[in-house]
Amino acid sequence: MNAPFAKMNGIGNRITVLDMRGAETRLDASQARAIAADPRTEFDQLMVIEPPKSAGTDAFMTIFNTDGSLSGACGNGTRCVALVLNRESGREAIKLETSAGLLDVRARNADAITVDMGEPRFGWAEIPLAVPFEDTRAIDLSFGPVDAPILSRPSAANIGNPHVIYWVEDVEAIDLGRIGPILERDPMFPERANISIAEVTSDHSITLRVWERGAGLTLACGSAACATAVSAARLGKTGRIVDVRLPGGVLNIEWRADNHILMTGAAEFEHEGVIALGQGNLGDEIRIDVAPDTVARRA
Ligand SMILES: N[C@@H](CCC[C@H](N)C(=O)O)C(=O)O
Repeated sequence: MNAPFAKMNGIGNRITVLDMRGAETRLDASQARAIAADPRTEFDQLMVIEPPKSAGTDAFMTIFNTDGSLSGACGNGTRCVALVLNRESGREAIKLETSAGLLDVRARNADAITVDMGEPRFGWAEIPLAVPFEDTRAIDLSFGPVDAPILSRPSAANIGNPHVIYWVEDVEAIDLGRIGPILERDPMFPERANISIAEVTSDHSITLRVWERGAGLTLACGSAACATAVSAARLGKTGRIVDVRLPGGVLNIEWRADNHILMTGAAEFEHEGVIALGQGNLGDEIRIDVAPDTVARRA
């Protein structure tokens, strides 16, 4: 079967959107890894659009990481999917669903797409953590020498996926590429975790770098920006509206009084094409064709 794809990015987070609403089979992890391995469709997250499951929604999204693992949330990818569906229907309001829940999106234009990321969860078992912590604003998990840790006492939150945020003086001083993969797989995180380092620069701005579970260092992570913003507000480090500066760009995060998190940022098309998926489950049965007239759409 042939499935249309759009290679996109959400402030630099590499997103491939694959439209499988017309498919009779579902994508599996080995096929996702094969799509990730091709430079024309490489991604940090693959957002598979599937037919709606719940009444009133436009589509269901299955989210794959580069390594073929699944996630319940991807803020940047959700903006990309919303932009695809907005172009298709002309509607600003799009309602999406993932394994973690419902997401209301308002796609005003490609530079200002707002996703209601839902309500954060802070209970240790909801994140999940391996051992009980009454207060997940600062958990007991250090990295480095016991008497002089490089990182310590992170916050933890779940935004449909698990996040841990270490508060630092200077995000550039930490070798996240070395430390991230170790912390991602720390026994404290039974489902692994997305690892962030955050530098609070004012009561309304944070600089953030993220090691993503299943994908590695990325230029941006929307759910990490949300987890960081709510954790900073819980600790009194910032107010409830912040700009989160990531290597790929800025996301505005608002933690509303009703406990919902709004994330606003851009999404961009790069090129589009078709992926031919074989009948079997082997990744090598995939064929990719890029439509030349869609290349460099950003220009
Ligand atoms: N880049 C995403 C988050 C991706 C999911 C993550 N790697 C996980 O496994 O939870 C975002 O923009 O939120």
